[in-house]
Amino acid sequence: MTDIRARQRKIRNFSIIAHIDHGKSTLADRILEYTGALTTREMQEQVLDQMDLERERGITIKLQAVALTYKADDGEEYLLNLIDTPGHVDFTYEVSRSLAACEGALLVVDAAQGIEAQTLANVYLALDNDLEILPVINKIDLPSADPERVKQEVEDVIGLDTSNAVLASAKAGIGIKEILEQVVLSVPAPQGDPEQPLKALIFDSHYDPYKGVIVYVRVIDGKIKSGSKIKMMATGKTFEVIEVGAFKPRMTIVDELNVGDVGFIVAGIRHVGDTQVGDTVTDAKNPTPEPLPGYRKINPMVYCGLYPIETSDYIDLREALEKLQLNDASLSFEPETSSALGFGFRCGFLGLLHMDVIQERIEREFNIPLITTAPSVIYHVTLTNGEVMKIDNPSNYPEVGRIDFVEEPYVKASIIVPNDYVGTIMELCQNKRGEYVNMEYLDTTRVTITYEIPLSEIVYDFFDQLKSSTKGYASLDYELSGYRQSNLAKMDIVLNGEQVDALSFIVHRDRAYNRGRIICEKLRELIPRQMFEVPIQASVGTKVVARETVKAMRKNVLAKCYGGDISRKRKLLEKQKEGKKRMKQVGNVEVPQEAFMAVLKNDE
Ligand SMILES: Nc1nc2c(ncn2[C@@H]2O[C@H](COP(=O)(O)OP(=O)(O)OP(=O)(O)O)[C@@H](O)[C@H]2O)c(=O)[nH]1
Repeated sequence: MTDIRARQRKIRNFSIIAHIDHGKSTLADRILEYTGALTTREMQEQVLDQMDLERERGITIKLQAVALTYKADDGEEYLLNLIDTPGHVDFTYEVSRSLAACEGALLVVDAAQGIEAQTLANVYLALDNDLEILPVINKIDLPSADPERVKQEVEDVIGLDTSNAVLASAKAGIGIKEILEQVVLSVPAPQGDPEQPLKALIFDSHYDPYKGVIVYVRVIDGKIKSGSKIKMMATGKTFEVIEVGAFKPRMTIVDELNVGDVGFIVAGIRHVGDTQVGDTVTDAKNPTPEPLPGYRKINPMVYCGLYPIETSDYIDLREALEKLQLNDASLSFEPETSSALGFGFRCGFLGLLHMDVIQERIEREFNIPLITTAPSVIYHVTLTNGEVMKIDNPSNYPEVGRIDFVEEPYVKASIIVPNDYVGTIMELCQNKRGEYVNMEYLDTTRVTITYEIPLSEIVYDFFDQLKSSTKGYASLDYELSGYRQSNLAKMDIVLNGEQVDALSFIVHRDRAYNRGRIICEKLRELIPRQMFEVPIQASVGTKVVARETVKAMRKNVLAKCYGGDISRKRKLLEKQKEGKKRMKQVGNVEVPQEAFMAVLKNDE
């Protein structure tokens, strides 16, 4: 026991939190390199971001853990468990998951940009979890860096003492040793009791086709080893442990996991539903009396329909979604049918980026070409008979005569921006039906502006507009603030006399006319000419608010080849086929994927 206690005193569990692009992944790489977890040659760029897609987009989505050994200046060897966190606003939930497994967090702030919206959001999460926060001012190598100003900002705005803040450059490898020394000195060792019954927090899991569900845990009390009988407290399921291991950074089998350890368990778990992230693992024979508090259940914010372009891909699409869900509990899906698109799935996501990532993974990893419909939020529709319907698909919107009132979700959006852009931001928020809450000065040059805005407006193109109207200087964070009554209506689109359910969307009545006009114009541009004229109409109820026409095609593409050159003909046909991949036959009109997203582009 004394060995275990001595070992426990030398464990440090920490995360890195930062606003997107402030250098979190680069710093993690440097730390891995410095502690020799990977040699430079072995080291792929940014190992913690394992998925290709993450690497391409340069963002972190899935959290990962890594166990490092570090010999500190005091001559002792420490075990540092670094748990990675995602940086994008869509994934705040996953940040809080990883933080619950830690005692400390490095707060990385860009020395040129200073505090941004997610810096604050992440600090609040870390404080909620009682973590020791160590500020790191990164990118001091940049000519525009002003570390002293940023330190002052961290003191003034967050109230953290920055006298020990490390000035670092993850890129140039400056300050890495100082950071590790700070972790050893300031992050508390895990507190648990090795003699108590096993109590471990599940902070993530993934599915392995051979081993079943692999559960990532942080041991709070007791220990776990192969042969142990364990029980998942929320589901009541019991299993026999086959293997336990650590992330070094490759998954490596170890004899046992003790208090404070971060590692994984293999226990022949076949069903992902048997292990919930946030659940407590305990000893089946000698269970702990109280489970850990766990996590707040996350609900998707944005829904869209995913339809295979080839009807025969439907079963494969379901399997792909099931597999993705194993690693991503925040993804939800259920079958739906559309008269325009056939059989598909209604899927729920944390936000637009999450939606994009899932869609791309299905197309890339599972090779299933998709049509996605425009994202929608959940509307609460109270009927005249008092019944409340939750509508995540505009095509299920009840008839106007049955509706008493409709409510839509609002978010509290905090935008950090240089003073010069205050007017621009206010105009943008007002355009998006936002209601001003307040404005606070961060320092003499920047402000935080808070607005209540309908989530549906944020989901559309708010973020892009925010970035483009402020030359990229604005940063945004938001959280759901509740439902409010709104004057909303369903807009239907009729193509060639046929209503296309997958193109319907919910709109504020004051904007119906404008939106209808814009979407009809967009559709006219996007829908290719057919052999016949295609009228496009937008209507609210029985009232047509806008109309356009796609003119009939004049000549066959092949006519250009004069019947002669076969290879050229084939090339042309192939080109057409390429284009067709993303087309869906709706009635007798070919509609491209972009048309289903046209509603997102509303440059009013
Ligand atoms: N000049 C300079 N650039 C840096 C430094 N650290 C990181 N960068 C660059 O900043 C960009 C963002 O760095 P990342 O490490 O990917 O940022 P991140 O915070 O992990 O971003 P997410 O993973 O999306 O949350 C990259 O282009 C890095 O090369 C630094 O110390 N100096």
